[in-house]
Amino acid sequence: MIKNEVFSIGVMSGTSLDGIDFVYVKFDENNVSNFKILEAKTIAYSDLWKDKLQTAISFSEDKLQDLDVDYGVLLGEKINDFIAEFKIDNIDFIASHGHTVLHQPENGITLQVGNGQIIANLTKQKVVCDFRTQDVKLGGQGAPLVPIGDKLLFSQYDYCLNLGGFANVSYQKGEERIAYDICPVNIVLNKYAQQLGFNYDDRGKIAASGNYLLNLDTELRSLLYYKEKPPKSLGLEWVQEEVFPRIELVKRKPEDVLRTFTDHIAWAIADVFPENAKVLVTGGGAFNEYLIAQVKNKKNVKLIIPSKKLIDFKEALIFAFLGLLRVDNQINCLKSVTGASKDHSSGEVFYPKEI
Ligand SMILES: Nc1ncnc2c1ncn2[C@@H]1O[C@H](COP(=O)(O)OP(=O)(O)OP(=O)(O)O)[C@@H](O)[C@H]1O
Ligand SMILES: CC(=O)N[C@H]1[C@@H]2OC[C@@H](O2)[C@@H](O)[C@@H]1O[C@H](C)C(=O)O
Repeated sequence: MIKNEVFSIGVMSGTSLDGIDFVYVKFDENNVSNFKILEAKTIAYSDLWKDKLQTAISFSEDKLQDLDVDYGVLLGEKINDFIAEFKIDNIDFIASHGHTVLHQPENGITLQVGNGQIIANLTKQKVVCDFRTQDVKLGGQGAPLVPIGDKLLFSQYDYCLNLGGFANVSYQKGEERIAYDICPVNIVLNKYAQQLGFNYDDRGKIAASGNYLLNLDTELRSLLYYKEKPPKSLGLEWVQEEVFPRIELVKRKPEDVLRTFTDHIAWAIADVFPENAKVLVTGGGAFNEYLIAQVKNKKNVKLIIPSKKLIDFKEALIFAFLGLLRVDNQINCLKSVTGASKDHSSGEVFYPKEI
């Protein structure tokens, strides 16, 4: 059989705005789970860009169009820097998620800025982008898109657990992929770590030093969200309305909140898995040793913490893979997780034009 290698650059900008993730990856088209991340890098945002992307939600239509162009130029230039730094000379296509500035699927709106034509012109490469719009047009949520990557690239695991701002999980139930948000994670932990002067609770050390507050945990466990059936998802608004007020009800020491909320997260996560499940854990929360130990205490599960590269770059890798599926006209959006009217192949393809 002829080995069919495909080389792609995946580009992702997540909600936390810590930077743009770039991966250079090789796929074997005869066996896509046989992939290799060849290079990876995160480029931090300047304060100016962070501010622009954070405030874009209130921009006029004209200003959003300008942002789409300017951010496309930024991505194009940074991709060229990435290519030069690692001397990359074999690229079949670039897959760029862009940055989500508007997401109201119930109103038929989702907008990821970072103009694909501009990226194609600047890099002189084929570019796949705009992965979410078609799904929203088909009545879906336009998210999550990662689960098909979990299914096809990481099928050796029973579950894929991501511990970012929120914990989310995806797994196979018969023919269907199931995916949903479990509970808030770093969106809450970071707030209380920051009250103590830290960006985050490194390895969960502060939590480990705090006291467990039974009343608070009991109150949190009674949140109605935990009783809802998937598909379901969480957002910052929900945390602001339902979680922070419960925590703030009585003045508590940040380290006790960290201890209690970390134990709470462990309870919510452990509840998802059957005994002995093989779980791939990614996202920054995979570095929270206290949290990981608490999950293991509560349930006998095999939590597999992969390399730092995979923890940090799994999403960029999967967007490169979504690009590969799009280029091959294969399904890359699953109705079972987004709620769209059908499975479909999503993403716009741009070719370089002379400018
Ligand atoms: N050493 C560590 N110990 C504990 N927590 C950590 C550590 N390193 C990173 N984190 C946590 O992980 C967070 C970053 O994770 P990640 O990049 O997955 O989040 P994200 O991009 O906001 O996620 P998403 O957009 O998927 O919700 C940090 O804000 C921090 O809370
Ligand atoms: C609209 C949008 O950009 N959603 C992101 C966001 O960041 C995390 C969560 O909310 C997830 O739903 C999604 O990204 C991941 C990569 C996804 O689509 O699977």
